[in-house]
Amino acid sequence: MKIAIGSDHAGFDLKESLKKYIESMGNEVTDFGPETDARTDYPDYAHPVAEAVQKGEFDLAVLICGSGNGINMSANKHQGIRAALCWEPELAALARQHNNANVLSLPARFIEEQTAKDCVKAFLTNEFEGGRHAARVEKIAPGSD
Ligand SMILES: O=C(CO)[C@H](O)[C@H](O)[C@H](O)COP(=O)(O)O
Repeated sequence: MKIAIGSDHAGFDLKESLKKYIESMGNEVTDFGPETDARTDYPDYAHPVAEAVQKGEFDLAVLICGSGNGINMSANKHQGIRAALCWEPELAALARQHNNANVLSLPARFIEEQTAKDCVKAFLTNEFEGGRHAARVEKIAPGSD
C-alpha cells in the first residue's frame, strides 16, 4: 500500500520509527515531514497529508503529535477524511472495521513505541466491514466520498 506519514515536533521521533516499521511491512511510505524535531505547528503537516489522501494519492495515512488531538482535528477538517485518534491496537482495528478510517492519529507523548507499532499494524491490516456500518459512515458526512 501507499502510506503517507506526518507529525509535528512532538511526534518526530515516533514518526521516524514508524516510517521504518511501515516500510518493513512491505508498504511504500511518503514522509510529509517535519525533517527535524524543531518546534513546529501540527496543522502545517496534517493538512498536506489529508489533502493527499483526499485526492486518492495514498491508501492510508498516519499522523502524530503530542496528544494526537491537534493533528487529528486538523485532518478531520477535510472532506472525505476520517481520522481516528487511537492509543491501543483494538481501537485502531475498530477504526478501520467500523468507521472506515483513512487516517490513524497517534499521541506520541502518551503511547509506548511498541504500542504505537501495534496500532499501526492493526490499522494497516484490517479492512472496512461495510454492512451495517456503511450507512453510519455515510451519515458522518453525506456524499463526501
Ligand atoms: O499535542 C499537540 C497538539 O495536540 C502538539 O504536539 C503540541 O505538542 C502541543 O500543542 C504542545 O505544544 P509544545 O510546543 O510541544 O509545548
